[in-house]
Amino acid sequence: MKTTPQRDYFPILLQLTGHPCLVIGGGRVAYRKIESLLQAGARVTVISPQMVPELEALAAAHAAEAQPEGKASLRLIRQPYALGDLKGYRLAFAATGNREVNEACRQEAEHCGVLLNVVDVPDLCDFIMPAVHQQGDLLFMVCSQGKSPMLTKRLRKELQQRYGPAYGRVAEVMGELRQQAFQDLPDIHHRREVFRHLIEDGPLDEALTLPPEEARQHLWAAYGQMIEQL
Ligand SMILES: C[C@@]1(CC(=O)O)c2cc3[nH]c(cc4nc(cc5[nH]c(cc(n2)[C@H]1CCC(=O)O)[C@@](C)(CC(=O)O)[C@@H]5CCC(=O)O)C(CC(=O)O)=C4CCC(=O)O)c(CCC(=O)O)c3CC(=O)O
Ligand SMILES: NC(=O)C1=CN([C@@H]2O[C@H](COP(=O)(O)OP(=O)(O)OC[C@H]3O[C@@H](n4cnc5c(N)ncnc54)[C@H](O)[C@@H]3O)[C@@H](O)[C@H]2O)C=CC1
Repeated sequence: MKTTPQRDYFPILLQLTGHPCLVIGGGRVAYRKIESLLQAGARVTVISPQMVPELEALAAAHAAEAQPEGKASLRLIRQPYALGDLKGYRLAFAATGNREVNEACRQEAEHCGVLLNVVDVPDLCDFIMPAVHQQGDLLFMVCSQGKSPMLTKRLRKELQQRYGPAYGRVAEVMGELRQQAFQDLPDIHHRREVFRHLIEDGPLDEALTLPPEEARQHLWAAYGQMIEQL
């Protein structure tokens, strides 16, 4: 029986806007990684002799738009991986399913210090991918540290059911209120008290049941009352 070694991964969120990232392979699995890299604003290069049609379409759509400096972009290179390809990238994915390519990428990543994910081969990975549910600025991420990607997927779906668009909206309002509070309340203890009240004592729960505009008004009103009392 194959077992995944016990590991304790370090969870982080990477800022990739404008950074060059590489995907080796142009199949369905590569496509999923490319989509999420572009969403994070990365400048993506794909190296692969063949590309799936949806990837071709994505590249055509990107080429049609003007790409300002520092924004997400997509470039396709129709060649097999060759030694030297990883140089200059911040992050790389190997998604060919080819063992020799996987191992060659691992060796090169070691050599040039690029962080590498070899899809489905945790032993060759510097980092692994969580399942993600995004709702506005809220990110819910699930990972089983390699033990069970299917369990991870199921839990991601449960989070999707449980945390719908109302959560994304309240997160947005909370962000606005927090900026306001930086101006209104220089003392961090006061800010903590205000947000503890908003989040723990009812206003948040109430807002989650209201239509978007009313939810916003409700939270702003509760905030207003709270700072008057301080
Ligand atoms: C370690 C890791 C490394 C990495 O790839 O980053 C890894 C490893 C492996 N996956 C395998 C298989 C499958 N992976 C999925 C799905 C996902 N796998 C993802 C991540 C990860 N997969 C990392 C750990 C995540 C964690 O800790 O939980 C997700 C979350 C994110 C993503 O892929 O972007 C995405 C769900 C996204 C979503 O839906 O939200 C499915 C289900 C499906 O496709 O429906 C299957 C088929 C069922 C099965 O085999 O269990 C195999 C065996 C390959 C073989 O047999 O050849 C290995 C290798 C091994 O276990 O040794
Ligand atoms: N996590 C998941 O849900 C799944 C993971 N996989 C894994 O991901 C791998 C890729 O899956 P798919 O995208 O479905 O496979 P695929 O066979 O459709 O795509 C492989 C891609 O790699 C390219 N390629 C082949 N040799 C190359 C080389 N030397 N250099 C650069 N590119 C090369 C091919 O042109 C093709 O675009 C599978 O082999 C498997 O290990 C597969 C299915 C599901």
